[in-house]
Amino acid sequence: MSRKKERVVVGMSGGVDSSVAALLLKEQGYEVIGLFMKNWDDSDETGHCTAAEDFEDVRRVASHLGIPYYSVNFEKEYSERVFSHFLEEYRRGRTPNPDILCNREIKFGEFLNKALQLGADRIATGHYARLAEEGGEYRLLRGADPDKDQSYFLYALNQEQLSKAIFPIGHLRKREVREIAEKAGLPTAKKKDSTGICFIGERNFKEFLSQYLPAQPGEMRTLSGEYKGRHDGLMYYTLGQRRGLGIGGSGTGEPWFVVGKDLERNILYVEQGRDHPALYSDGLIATDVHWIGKRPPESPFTCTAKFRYRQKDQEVTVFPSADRRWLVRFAKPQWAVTPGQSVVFYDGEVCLGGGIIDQTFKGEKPEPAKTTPLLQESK
Ligand SMILES: Nc1ncnc2c1ncn2[C@@H]1O[C@H](COP(=O)(O)OP(=O)(O)OP(=O)(O)O)[C@@H](O)[C@H]1O
Repeated sequence: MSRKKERVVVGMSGGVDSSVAALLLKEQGYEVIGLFMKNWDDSDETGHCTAAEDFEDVRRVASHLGIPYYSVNFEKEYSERVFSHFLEEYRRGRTPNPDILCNREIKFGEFLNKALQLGADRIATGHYARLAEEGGEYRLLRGADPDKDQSYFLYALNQEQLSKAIFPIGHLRKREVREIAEKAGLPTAKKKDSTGICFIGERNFKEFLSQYLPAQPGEMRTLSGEYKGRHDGLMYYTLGQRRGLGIGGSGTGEPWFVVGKDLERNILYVEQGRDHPALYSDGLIATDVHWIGKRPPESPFTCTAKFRYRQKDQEVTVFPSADRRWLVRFAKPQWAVTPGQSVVFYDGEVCLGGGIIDQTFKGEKPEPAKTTPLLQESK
């Protein structure tokens, strides 16, 4: 008696990674269905629309593989559950990471539900990450390609979501993925990787943000109060930013960097030199912390962490706190750890979970009485 094939709905973006994910699943004997999501209306004045081109690539790949394919529209859900939060964070002067929320709410939320409605047993994506299961507990592992590992963006997924996920290319390197695509003659084999804001794409960031949030220009000052010029609106700047400040040459001659923001007084703080002490912190407070395992790790504990996607792991010690704010102390001072970004924890290959960086501090722990612009309590 033949076993009923497991039905897998693959998130197909029209890119090479998800094309190869679909191909590999088909070769492994799954019943594969392609599903394309449209989460943003990106048509311009001329009617040009990248999403339409991407969907055309999905059609070509699905036809090549002989699998059915559909399209689904989550523009409303994306706007309400991801984009509104993204704007709110910028409004608070922080630098959010929409991909993380998009994975939890859309790709492994709305998309997963839709796939289950289509009778899927599981969903698959072309993420560079791996999964392991032991005794009914799922673990998220880094992708095998250290340059492409995307576990950082997936730390907010829970056991239920991981139990329904397959990452068919997580054990491969990008180079191998392209080779497989070329050998199989996939029309997307040479397509370049997508860039820009999650689902919104490559934009002139200032122009884009100013359509949604009113910009409030203000003063740029050094931490000691020296006036250095005007800024275009705090939301346009992020900690450690060097470009676009429009000041140079003066003082030591070294370049200027954003070292803090005072939201109440609308001041952007700048200092000279990449290694200025104001850019370094000794620890952070994380909120919205999520642990992937069934039980949160016993703390305090030592592990490694990344404070931004493109960063080597750093050693940290994690302390719980009663009000669900976790204190993370760095083994050595860290450069430009930025509120709104995520801190993601690892034990070797295993992604333990992560949280949102709410504030950073110098010394042993935050000292509320002695706040500096970098240490501002969020509202
Ligand atoms: N518009 C979309 N519709 C369906 N699934 C999507 C879409 N965009 C992304 N995904 C899924 O999420 C995965 C990771 O998205 P990301 O944007 O990081 O992809 P990528 O590295 O550009 O991959 P790809 O080469 O497949 O586009 C994709 O491989 C795909 O499975």
